[in-house]
Amino acid sequence: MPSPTALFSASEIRDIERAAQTTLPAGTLMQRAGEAAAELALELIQSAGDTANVLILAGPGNNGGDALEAAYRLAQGSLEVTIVLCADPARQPLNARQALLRAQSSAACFVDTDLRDDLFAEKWDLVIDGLFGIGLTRAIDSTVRPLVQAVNVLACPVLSLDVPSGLDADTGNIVGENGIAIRASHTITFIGNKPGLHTAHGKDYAGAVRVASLDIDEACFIPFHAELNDVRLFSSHLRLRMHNSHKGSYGDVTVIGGARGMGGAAILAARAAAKSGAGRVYAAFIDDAPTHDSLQPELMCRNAVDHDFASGTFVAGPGLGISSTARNILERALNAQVPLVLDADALNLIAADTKLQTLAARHASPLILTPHPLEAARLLGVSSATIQDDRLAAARQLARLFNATIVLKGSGTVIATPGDNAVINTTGNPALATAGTGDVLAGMCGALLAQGWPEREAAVGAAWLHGHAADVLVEQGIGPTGLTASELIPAIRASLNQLINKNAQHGRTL
Ligand SMILES: NC(=O)C1=CN([C@@H]2O[C@H](COP(=O)(O)OP(=O)(O)OC[C@H]3O[C@@H](n4cnc5c(N)ncnc54)[C@H](O)[C@@H]3O)[C@@H](O)[C@H]2O)[C@@H](O)CC1
Ligand SMILES: [K+]
Repeated sequence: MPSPTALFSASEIRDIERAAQTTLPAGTLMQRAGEAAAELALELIQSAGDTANVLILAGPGNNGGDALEAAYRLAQGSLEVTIVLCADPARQPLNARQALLRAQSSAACFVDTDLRDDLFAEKWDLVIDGLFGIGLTRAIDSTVRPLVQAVNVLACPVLSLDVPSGLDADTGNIVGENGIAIRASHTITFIGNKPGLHTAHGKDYAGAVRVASLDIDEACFIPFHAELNDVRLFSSHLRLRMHNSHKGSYGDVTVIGGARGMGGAAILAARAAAKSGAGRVYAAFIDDAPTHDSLQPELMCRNAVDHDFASGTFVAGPGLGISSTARNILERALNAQVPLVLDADALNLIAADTKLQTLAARHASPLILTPHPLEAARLLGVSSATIQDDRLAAARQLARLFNATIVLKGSGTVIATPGDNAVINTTGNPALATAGTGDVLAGMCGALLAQGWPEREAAVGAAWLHGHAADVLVEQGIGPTGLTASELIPAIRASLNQLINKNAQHGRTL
C-alpha cells in the first residue's frame, strides 16, 4: 500500500489498475470497491438502525458498477436499498453488467429515473453516488442533472464513490462548461488518493475523504508526483532549542513593505516572523516608518532605503505598493544573496518587469513565492481562471520558471518545488479568507528560513501551521466568521511549540 498521503492523477490510477488487473480475476477490483463502500455506508447509517433507507445512484460506467456491487452487499441485510440505474445495460462495461445482475438478484429495489419527484419525497438515511468517477469527460448532461440537483439539497449524508460525480479528480474543478457535481459529505476513493479531492472545489464537494486501496499489490503502484501535506514532511526541522543559544542563533528577518496606507501589512508579517521564532525582526517601510510598533515593541521599524541588504532573510511584498521606490528596493533585495520570500506587490512588480523576473529566476539563495491565484496569473500572463483550472500545473510551472518554491494560496494551497513532489495543504478553513492572513504566512516563511529550514520545508511547514492555527481557533469559536489575521499569530506560535514538543518526545531533540 502506498503512503496514505500519496496523490495520483486519474491516468496514474488507470496505470495502477491495469497492472493490478493482470494478476486478478475479472471484476475483483470492482467487488472490492463495492465491499469497501458498503462497509463505510454501514458506518454512516449506524444511528439509523437496521432498517435504514439507502438510495443508490448507479451511472453507465464502472463507477456505476462499484455502486451496484455496494448495493448487492447492502441489500443482504434488513436495509431498504433502492437503486436508480442511469445506464443502458446493453452498453455497460462487462464488469458493471455482472454487478447489475448481482444487484438484480438481491433484495434491492430498482426504480425508474422518471419517478424523481416521488423518489425525493422519501426520507433517505444515506445516498450513495456512483454516477460517474474518473471516466467523466464532459459536463453532466440534462438527463442526470436534475438528479444531482435533488441530491444536493438533501440533508442526509451523501457518500460518493471514488470521486463526487461531476468533479475532476485531477484538478478539483467541475467537469465541463456549466457542469454540476454532487456535493458529498463523504467520499471513498479507490486505489489511491486524488488531488482534485483536496484543492479548488475539492474540499467543498468531496467532504471527508477515505482511501480504499483495494488490496492492490504494492508492486503495481508507480512513484507518485504529488502528496498531501503532513507534519512528517517537515518534522526533522522541529527541533528543541539548545540551552546555549542566543538571538543570533535564530536568524534575522527583514520585512520590506508598508507603503503609505498599507503599513499594517508589514507589521503583520513582522509580528508573525517574531512569533514564529525569528531571533530579530526588522520592519523596513517604503515610505515613512513609524518609530515603533507599540503592541510589538521588539520589532525594529525603519525606512527601507536605509536598511542593509547584505545579510539576514528578507520578506518583500506585504503592503509594498508598486511605486518606483518600491521597485528599486525590491531590485536591491533580489540582487542580494539572501534567502527571500516574495509576496503581494513584490510579485506584481516582478510580473510587470522583465529585469526583475530575470533577477528572481537567477536568485542563488533560497527563494519562496507566495502568490494567490491572481498574482500567479499575472506572473504567468494568464487569467486567474486559467490558474484555478489546474492549480497543481500552475504551481509547478511557476516553480520551474523561477527555480523557486511556490506557495499557491487558496482552498487546498499547493506548494511546488522544482524536481520534487507537489504538496497540497490539508489544514485551514474559510476563516483564512480575510485580509492580512497572506502577510502572516509570508512572515512565517521568512522566520522558518531564518531558523535554517530549507525552502521547501519552510513553505510546507508554514502552510501547515498557518492552516492548523486557523483550525484550532475555529474549534474555539473564534471564526470562521470574523477571525482576524492578528489573532492567528499567537495561535501559530502555540501550534509551532506544540509540534516541537511533540516531535521532541519522539527523540528528535537536536
Ligand atoms: N480505475 C480503477 O482502478 C477502478 C475503477 N473503478 C471505478 O471505475 C471508475 C471509472 O470507470 P469508467 O472509466 O467506466 O468511467 P465512469 O464510470 O466514471 O464513467 C464513464 C461512463 O460515463 C459515460 N460518460 C462520460 N461522461 C458522460 C456525461 N457527461 N454524461 C453521460 N455519460 C457520460 C462514458 O461514456 C462512460 O460510459 C472509477 O472512477 C471507479 O469508480 C473501480 O471499479 C475499481 C477499479
Ligand atoms: K461518483
